[in-house]
Amino acid sequence: MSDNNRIGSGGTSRPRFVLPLTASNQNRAAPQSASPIGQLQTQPGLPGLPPVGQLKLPDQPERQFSVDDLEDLGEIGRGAFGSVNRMRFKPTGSVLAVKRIRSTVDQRQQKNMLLELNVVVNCECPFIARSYGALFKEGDCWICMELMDTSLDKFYRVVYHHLNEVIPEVVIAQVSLATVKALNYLKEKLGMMHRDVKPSNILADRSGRVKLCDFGIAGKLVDSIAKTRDAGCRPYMAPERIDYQRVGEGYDVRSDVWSLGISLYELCTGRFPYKQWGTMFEQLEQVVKSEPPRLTDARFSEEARNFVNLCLSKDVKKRPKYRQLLQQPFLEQCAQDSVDIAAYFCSVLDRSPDEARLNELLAAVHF
Ligand SMILES: Nc1ncnc2c1ncn2[C@@H]1O[C@H](COP(=O)(O)OP(=O)(O)OP(=O)(O)O)[C@@H](O)[C@H]1O
Repeated sequence: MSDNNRIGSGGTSRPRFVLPLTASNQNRAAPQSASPIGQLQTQPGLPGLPPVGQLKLPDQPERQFSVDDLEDLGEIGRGAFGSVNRMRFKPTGSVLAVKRIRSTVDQRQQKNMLLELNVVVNCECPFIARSYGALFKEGDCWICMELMDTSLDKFYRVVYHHLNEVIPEVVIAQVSLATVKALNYLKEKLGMMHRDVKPSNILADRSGRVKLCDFGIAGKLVDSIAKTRDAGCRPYMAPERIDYQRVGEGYDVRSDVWSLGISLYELCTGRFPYKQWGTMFEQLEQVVKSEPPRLTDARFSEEARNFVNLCLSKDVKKRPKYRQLLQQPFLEQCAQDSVDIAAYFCSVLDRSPDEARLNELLAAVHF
């Protein structure tokens, strides 16, 4: 199978795993990358806005910024469409996550995206990673956001494939509740769907916070790139979004609920529910034509299994929207539980292996 066809490879040989920050490495500046733009190709010919943007950090006045205000502290991760680096904002010393995406949008679209970003910058939901601002430079979009300690794709691989443990159900319940609340906020308050719910877009930190990221401007840019090239399979996509015979019918937030179900299945079992597919046709065969995945693992309660399996209802009419999900016993119960997930996250992050071993693990685990 060629790299271009491999799910989630993004057609690159990018390392799929980066060391989550631990007590021992979180204060240590990572080595500077050779070039501030990493391996991204810039597109100098693309007409763009002046390379400055507006940045609104917590408890700070909004100010103009350029890439010269950012000091690169090293790469955190790399996706199919760009990379995410830790960067210090020199004027205040604040350390941020900066996502850089190759952008093919023109000046008018860039302006619209930056305007839309203002809505997200002002969003106050505790379950959504804060966006601070963005700018376009030489065809790349730089999005500044809140820095978290890990994402759940990395986290579950460490738990299941390095520590040989299982993520406790109470932790999965808290992650589910935070993600459903974030998705509900996006829909109710901002009138948005996420469109790319997956473990790598659910972030966590040592203080036990769980936050959804990567929607709005990042999602729009990724969609615009995906339209211009074969972006490969999108493994978390709901059947109704993949089935070319139904594309005219449209889709709604329940497609995000399906992606949440796939993500939770992965967090419960440590593996992706479908066997590896190499082509869009194989994906269509499995996701659209076969029975949906079912969580049957007896290590999880009936409430947990029912919740995941409800999200994975193939018939979109039987799949609940957020209000109904929030009333499921699995989430209602966990809203009342007090669980120290901070201590659990710390204990896993402290036992994470080094980057080389993590990359090895990641390559070995089917997506
Ligand atoms: N705000 C953040 N704080 C800490 N780590 C982050 C943050 N945002 C992203 N990351 C890390 O950077 C990695 C790369 O993110 P990116 O969004 O580029 O790609 P992805 O979600 O892994 O994959 P894809 O490009 O296929 O969507 C993520 O897997 C995550 O581990």
